[in-house]
Amino acid sequence: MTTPGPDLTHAVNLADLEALGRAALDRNALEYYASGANDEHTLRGNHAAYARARLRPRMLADVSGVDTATTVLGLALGSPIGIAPSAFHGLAHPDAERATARAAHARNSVMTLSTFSNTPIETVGADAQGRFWFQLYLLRDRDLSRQTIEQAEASGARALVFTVDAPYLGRREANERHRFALPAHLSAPNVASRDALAQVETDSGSQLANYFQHLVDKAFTWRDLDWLRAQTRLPIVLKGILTAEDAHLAAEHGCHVWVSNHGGRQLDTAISSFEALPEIVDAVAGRAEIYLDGGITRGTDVLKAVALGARAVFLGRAALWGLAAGGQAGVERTLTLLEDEFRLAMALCGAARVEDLTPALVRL
Ligand SMILES: Cc1cc2nc3c(=O)[nH]c(=O)nc-3n(C[C@H](O)[C@H](O)[C@H](O)COP(=O)(O)O)c2cc1C
Ligand SMILES: O=C(O)C(=O)c1ccccc1
Repeated sequence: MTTPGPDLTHAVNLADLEALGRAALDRNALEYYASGANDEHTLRGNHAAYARARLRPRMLADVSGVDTATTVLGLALGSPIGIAPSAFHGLAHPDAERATARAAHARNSVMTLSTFSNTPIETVGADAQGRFWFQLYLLRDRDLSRQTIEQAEASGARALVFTVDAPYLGRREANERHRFALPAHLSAPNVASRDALAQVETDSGSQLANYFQHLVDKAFTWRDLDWLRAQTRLPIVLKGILTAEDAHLAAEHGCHVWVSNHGGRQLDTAISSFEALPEIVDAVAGRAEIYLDGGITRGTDVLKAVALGARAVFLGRAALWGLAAGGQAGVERTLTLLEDEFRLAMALCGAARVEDLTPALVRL
């Protein structure tokens, strides 16, 4: 582990790291990271759901040794905490995705690399040393998507995470108001040249929303999953599932399920991911692994999600705040603090192993 700077060691929780991260960002980047769609009901709902759910801890369970280890798709993790895909880590830190990847590797975690990274896949793959999944936005240019999938495989990705909740970007109104734009020194090497980006209309609203709309495929359906299946031997995870109906379809199509509302950035007033989890666990009925993201900032959040059937949880903004606060060391600090909180929460719930976390621990 890299040695955290003085500010980072003074951060005793993820809220402290968030404050440090926010302070390091300009308005353009901060509004991009922090925003949710429209009135941000879902953004707040993701957090509120954890505060409402209460624990039913068990006593006298011998917690002299607590083991937080688990696996995702056969990959051993130090704890059930991974990093969700987010675009443009170069907005947070000059080391961009390389810092995040090195932190995931150093902490025995797993990073999900966004299609819209500022760093080429092969560079991130080398830094992550196998501790990465690749997140796919399917482009209208299917050939380019096919090449990207091949590159991800060749770079050591262990899964393909296909994001299904964003045929269009939700309206993050601060980004519209202040015309969010990717700074000139950053590019998105997996999707298009800077030239293509420059051609996208920027006179009105968020450059990002226009750019995204121009690139991604909006016509994809369940039937087209066979096409995706034929492109890769990697496990496929569908990210953005919020209902039992879609979870059932995902499992029928041989996919794993990532419960998410995109951090409240897509459909405002969509159900919180944590509230959606129980019906999804029922519908999947053990046929696939289930992951969850959205609003995770405390060890007890991790514990509740895992107790109710998530194999692992993933950090979106929390990882970005750490990255902005201190690059690789900042992301490591985020992961370490949360893992330590999770371990203590397990002990105080009378759970010595992750398998001991069961739904009986949670009163919804
Ligand atoms: C700044 C930002 C960029 C994101 N970019 C992507 C992306 O490129 N692909 C994707 O599937 N999800 C993306 N997401 C959604 C995250 O993967 C994740 O679902 C969400 O952030 C989880 O909520 P949290 O931020 O409360 O942890 C992004 C989220 C944020 C905050
Ligand atoms: O901002 C996002 O939530 C997101 O998913 C995204 C990714 C790439 C480009 C634009 C938006």
